[in-house]
Amino acid sequence: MKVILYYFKKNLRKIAAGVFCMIVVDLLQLVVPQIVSRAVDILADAHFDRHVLFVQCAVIVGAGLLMALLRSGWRMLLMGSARDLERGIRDDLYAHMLSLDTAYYDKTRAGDIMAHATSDILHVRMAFGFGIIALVDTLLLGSACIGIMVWTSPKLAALCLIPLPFLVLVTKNLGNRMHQYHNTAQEAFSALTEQVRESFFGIRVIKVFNFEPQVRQKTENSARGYFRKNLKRAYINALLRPLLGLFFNTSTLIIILYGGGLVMENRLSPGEFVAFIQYLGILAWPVIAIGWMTNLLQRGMASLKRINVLLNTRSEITFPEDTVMPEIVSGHIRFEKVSFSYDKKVNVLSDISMEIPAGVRIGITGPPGCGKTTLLSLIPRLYDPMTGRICLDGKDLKTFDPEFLRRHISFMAQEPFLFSGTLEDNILMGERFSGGNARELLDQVIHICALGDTIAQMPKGLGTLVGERGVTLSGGQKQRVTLARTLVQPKPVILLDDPVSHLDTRTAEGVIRGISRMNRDAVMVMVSHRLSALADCDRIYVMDNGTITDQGTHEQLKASNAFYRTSFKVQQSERQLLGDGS
Ligand SMILES: Nc1ncnc2c1ncn2[C@@H]1O[C@H](COP(=O)(O)OP(=O)(O)OP(=O)(O)O)[C@@H](O)[C@H]1O
Repeated sequence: MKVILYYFKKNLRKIAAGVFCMIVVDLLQLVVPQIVSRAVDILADAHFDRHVLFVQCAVIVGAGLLMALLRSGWRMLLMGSARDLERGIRDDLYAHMLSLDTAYYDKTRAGDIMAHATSDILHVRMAFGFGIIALVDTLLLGSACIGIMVWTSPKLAALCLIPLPFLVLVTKNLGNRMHQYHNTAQEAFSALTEQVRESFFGIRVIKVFNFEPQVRQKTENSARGYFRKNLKRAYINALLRPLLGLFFNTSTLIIILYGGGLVMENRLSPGEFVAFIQYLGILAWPVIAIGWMTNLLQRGMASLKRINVLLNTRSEITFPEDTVMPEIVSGHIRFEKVSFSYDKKVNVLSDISMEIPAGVRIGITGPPGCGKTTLLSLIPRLYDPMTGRICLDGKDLKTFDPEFLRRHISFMAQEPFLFSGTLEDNILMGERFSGGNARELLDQVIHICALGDTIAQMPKGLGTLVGERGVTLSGGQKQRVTLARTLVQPKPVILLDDPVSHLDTRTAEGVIRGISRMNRDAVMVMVSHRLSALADCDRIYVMDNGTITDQGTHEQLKASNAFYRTSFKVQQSERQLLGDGS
């Protein structure tokens, strides 16, 4: 509720002006039947004055024009405030979601967040915007109409209002059902969109495995589900409108039957009779609005609750108020008896202790799934250890401001991920060149990552668009672009997770040679299955099943570690078989 109050206060002037315009429009709406009533009574008089009639008509036209003007005024003011609330909640929510840690995204589906973020924000906006409108109209227009009708003829008013409570009930119940069907139709539409998106995304797999009939069937089922849900919504809609018409026409019939009698008995003037029908017409909207408004408010409150749950979700990664931000970071990293588990049950890392002095190059290897990536992810605090601690320059990582920490760490993930944009956007990630040798550094990184030829072949060089997730690049090209992104900003800690896995041996060796020559002061931790890539590292750790089982230089491990020696021999034989030379 706090968020609503904030935007209510922020837009108070606009809302007040909008409500004022609405009140004037409502009052004008109430005046028009009185003018019509007078005009009808003038007409009913055999000696009516044409001039007076023209004046009445001119007043009605004037009131109509003023109403049109003020109506667009309040729409702009109130809808504008509701849109501002929507924008604000969306911004807050997105900023909050970005602040959540990776553990949250491990257990939450992006599709669910998207669905909540879109439909829930819409419901809150509707409740806020239309809620105000429906409230003003129900209170002012509804009670004024009923008051005038009762004042004109209490008995006629009582009789013709009998069907109206049913109108409220029908609007509320069918409106509720229509909303439920709308939601299920939306879910079915999301499922259909996701199904189509996935099939286009995986089109190559679908084609080579001849999966077309299966995916067509699956998409057809999703489309049929969407069709059925929409049909239910259409049925309710088809029922709602005629029912509203039925109740409204029943009231009109009562006015004609009973009110007509009153006119004949001269207890009601023809003008009052016509005005009565007009007031009933005006009353229809506030009556429908009662049912509609309660639905809107219920839905809006439920959505607001869900948004609040998201906004109150806290990261497991926390940091103290007075975070550490030293002027110089040398990059000295120490793991002290670190254990970690994703599910808080089974340890993925156990009792890891490791000393990485500043400027040292470390290699990590081990069988698939032994915990290498997990170990690397703990350094920029994508996750925190369950027990033990990791220190940077002697201080626990948890005492650093996370943004400051990550500003001093370059991290290359195992899966190359490119954003849709240009090559340059993907390498620089919005960072602008600063300093005289920045361009030189970019050229050097392009050279090290063997991207020179790739860029030269691109129609617009570095300015070439790479398509969604870099679809226009090969796997190896994508990996080299992400490597360039990691190396282009000189940082004291460089973490590389299998940086040359998609490259052929010769290119990989060139890239590794280039990496080891650049930025010699930085700490570099490189995970790799390819042992020749680790040959130049000052120390190599061998992992198995979440623990460090051995350590040494390339030569030492070749001599003393069975896993290392066997893996190296296999890789050497493969290399010779592929004719890469030794
Ligand atoms: N986000 C996650 N949630 C739960 N379990 C995970 C997650 N990421 C990895 N794991 C599990 O943790 C273990 C270690 O995974 P990790 O990716 O660290 O291994 P790795 O040594 O880098 O493997 P590879 O050499 O294949 O890249 C594996 O058993 C894996 O299934």
